[in-house]
Amino acid sequence: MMTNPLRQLALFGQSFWLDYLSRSLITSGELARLIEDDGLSGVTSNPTIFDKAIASTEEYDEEIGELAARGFSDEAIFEELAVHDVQKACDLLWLVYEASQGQDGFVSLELPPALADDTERTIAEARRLFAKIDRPNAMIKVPGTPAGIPAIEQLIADGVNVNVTLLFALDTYERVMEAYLRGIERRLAAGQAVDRIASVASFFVSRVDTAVDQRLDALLATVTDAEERARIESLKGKAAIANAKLAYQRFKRVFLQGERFARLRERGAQIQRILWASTSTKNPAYSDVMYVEHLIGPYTIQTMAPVTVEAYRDHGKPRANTVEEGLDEAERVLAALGQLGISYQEITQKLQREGVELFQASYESVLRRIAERRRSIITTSERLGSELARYGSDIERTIDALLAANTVERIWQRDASVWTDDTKRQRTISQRLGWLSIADEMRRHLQELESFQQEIRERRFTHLLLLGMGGSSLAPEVFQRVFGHDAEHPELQVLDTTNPDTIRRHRERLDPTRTLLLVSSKSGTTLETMSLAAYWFAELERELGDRAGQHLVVITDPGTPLEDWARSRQAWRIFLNPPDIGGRYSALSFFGLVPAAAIGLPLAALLDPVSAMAERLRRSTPENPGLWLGATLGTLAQLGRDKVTFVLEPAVAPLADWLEQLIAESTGKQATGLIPVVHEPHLAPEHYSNDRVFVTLDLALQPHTPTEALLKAIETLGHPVIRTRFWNLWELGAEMLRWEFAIAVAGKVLGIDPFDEPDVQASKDRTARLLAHYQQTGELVRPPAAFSEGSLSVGGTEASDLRSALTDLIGRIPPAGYLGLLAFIDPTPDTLELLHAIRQLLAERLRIPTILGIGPRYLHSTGQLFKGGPNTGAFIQLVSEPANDLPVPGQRYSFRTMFLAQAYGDYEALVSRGRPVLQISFRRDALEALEQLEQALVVTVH
Ligand SMILES: O=P(O)(O)OC[C@H]1O[C@](O)(CO)[C@@H](O)[C@@H]1O
Ligand SMILES: O=C[C@H](O)[C@H](O)COP(=O)(O)O
Repeated sequence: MMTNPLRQLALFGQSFWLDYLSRSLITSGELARLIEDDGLSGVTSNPTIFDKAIASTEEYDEEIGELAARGFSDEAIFEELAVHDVQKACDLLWLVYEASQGQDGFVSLELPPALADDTERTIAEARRLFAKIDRPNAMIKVPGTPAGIPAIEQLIADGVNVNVTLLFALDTYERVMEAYLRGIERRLAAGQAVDRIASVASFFVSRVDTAVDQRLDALLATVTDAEERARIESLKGKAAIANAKLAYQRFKRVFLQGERFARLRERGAQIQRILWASTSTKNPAYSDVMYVEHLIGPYTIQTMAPVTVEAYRDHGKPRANTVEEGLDEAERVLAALGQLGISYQEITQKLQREGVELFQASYESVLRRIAERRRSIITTSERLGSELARYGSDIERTIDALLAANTVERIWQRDASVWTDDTKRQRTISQRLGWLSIADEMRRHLQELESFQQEIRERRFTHLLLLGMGGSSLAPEVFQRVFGHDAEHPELQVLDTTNPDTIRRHRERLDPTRTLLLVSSKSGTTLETMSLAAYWFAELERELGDRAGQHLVVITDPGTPLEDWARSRQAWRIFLNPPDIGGRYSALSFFGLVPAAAIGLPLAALLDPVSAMAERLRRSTPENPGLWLGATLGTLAQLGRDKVTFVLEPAVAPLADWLEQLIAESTGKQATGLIPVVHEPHLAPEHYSNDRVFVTLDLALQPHTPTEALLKAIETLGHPVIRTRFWNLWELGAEMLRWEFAIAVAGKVLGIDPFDEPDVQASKDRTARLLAHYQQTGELVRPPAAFSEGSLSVGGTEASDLRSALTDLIGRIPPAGYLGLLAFIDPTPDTLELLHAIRQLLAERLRIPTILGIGPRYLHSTGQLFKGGPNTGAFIQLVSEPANDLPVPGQRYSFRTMFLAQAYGDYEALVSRGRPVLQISFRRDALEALEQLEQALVVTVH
């Protein structure tokens, strides 16, 4: 015999639904269990239910974080979460739906309550949500308000399953049934099927008692006559059930006895069942199962809150057809209330209005909850899992001091006194803070950039050749590498060298008729960029003649020589960047976004998380993710952990090149600074020195096990590890802004100006002198060589053989020092592989941090740090003489001469700063020379 009272309800024609839904109900298996064991055959939800669900579990956090990162609004996040749960519940109830041939097994989702007075939007939103849920056993809850009722008719006619909610009054219910019938009739008239259109009418029960009892209590307070009091008392807790029973009679008249529906039924129409909602007992003085008990009958549904489910399973006593018992009594109760002056119409109308308001309040509460979660998830994910070893309290002290000095507000107010007291320098710095609000500024250009993107697509370029150094090319290169090549758009190639071998290789690979040339330079004077621009434009002209300008795009500041150059060449597009942004802070300005548009990136997807980040960076609290990061890096550097070592998984590794410039060029000055260590081969965990802090970016949705394993070991050994969790790659732009802010803060902590690059000029000046001398005399002055050995010619040493020269140099590396391998070379896969092998050897054997710079590219990245930063570096400069040469149009020197002059200029600059530098020039083939060097190191470095 069946003993579960919940299951027995089905025997009496009643379906048992659950008035609750949450992610954990699904993931814990509880919903499946209710279906299996208790015969549950449907689910209803409402905004209050979701509010509770989201408040009570962390299970939504991952999805909230991911959606927020993708730029979803709070409303949109709510919709995604709710739709997801409804879909899963629909899937769990699918067998019930199928077994009942589409009569049962439904899951309801309520429309936003704010639509309750708007018929058109109710129709549009219900259609959209129904399509989005995309399950035949979903129902959309539409309130039975004056504006809702016409929408119901339309939605039924459209084939949307509707659960009519917030029904209290009998006459409203009549109109709802009429709307349903008309909807079905319209479908039939249009020759459409009706057998799978389902609808329920949700009659709210307990709330009627709550409202009526309140009135009765108010009356009791005024009545003294005992008999009259007894009469009033006897009506308490009666109105709701009476009302529901009378509703059932109306239901029967229309659906079970009415001729109109009988005709529709013959053509396949389903009965619009009546659903008892609000069936949990609100007054503890009443039985906790009373609303279920009295309302059992065929074609009804009981949707029960979890407490009522428990209670009814425990002590429910189902009997057949209780809904038809005591009908006279029901009439009498309602009449008696009228006689007492309690207006049925007024109460039911008020209940409906309050119902909408209550759900609206819950809806707003859900949104607030999501907003809070979003903020806290993102804030914590920006440092989730960070392990600061024993440095936590030092970092906190720094943060407190920064906050006490109103650092965050002052940065946003562009108050340059954050960094210096010198008023002249303050004026310069205040012209370097435009990056703070660049996302807003760029949004104003979104249309322009998107139509540029469209035109590029239409012109079917295969390549985008970007000429630009440092901050003018690193971010675009990161975008291309991280997001990959999209076949509909050109592939970006960056040319940031003066090496004629490299330039020639590009020239041979590219077809100028299918290539767009992009020249990027803030100053519009950078030697490499302007020389390359002259060369490439001449190549375009050779192939395209007058049309060459149509293949030229330029990004520069207003009024630069490059702007004039572009105009005189009738460039297709000239983007003039806001001038108050320095190169390494320009990733999210035209310098990053124009190439990003050209390679087909959806700019809004990149910018949306940036705006959300900007909002968090405005907070003057320890949770400010940029403040925290900058204070952490600055404090650790002061405590001897100044080697910022990036251990990044492959998907985000290209970002390191951009970070390297930002960090090195911004902070490496006045004999202090952060030393970025990027793309270093992984070492055995115990080989990392104690001057390191590690930084990683976890891609939350696809963890990279080898990187994770190394970091765990590093952490165990007590090194600080800064972790940031990325929900998806579209957070890249936001992360760039966070690092810019962090580095501005770190600059403050270290007491330097993070916006200038005073020592870059030192090598530029020396190179210019070497080139001027060359132009006058035809001779390029080389630093003297001490000796030659095999393929190598070595300078900068007193030694007379390679092993002693290397041993001397290594002996000059100061404690907590690092080694820079500065290679003026053509970076082919083969040369790079050997350079990495050499780097690995040095790092493993010397157990010190290593940096690899390719010249002249590094001059615009780490070059500042090598000359201006802490005097802890030792350098091996490798100079591979190019095999080829190319003329620089308009100059008396060639690219080869310029390339060598840059190498020599930087060598001289490093030496003049007292840095230990060994210069090794390759006399023959670069690979042969690198192999010789590697072998010498193998026997020298132990
Ligand atoms: O955009 P520009 O003016 O060509 O400068 C390129 C790069 O050169 C530097 O000014 C100095 O190396 C960098 O800061 C900058 O990113
Ligand atoms: O789906 C049904 C209703 O939203 C629900 O039953 C309301 O119940 P309450 O009156 O207990 O809030």
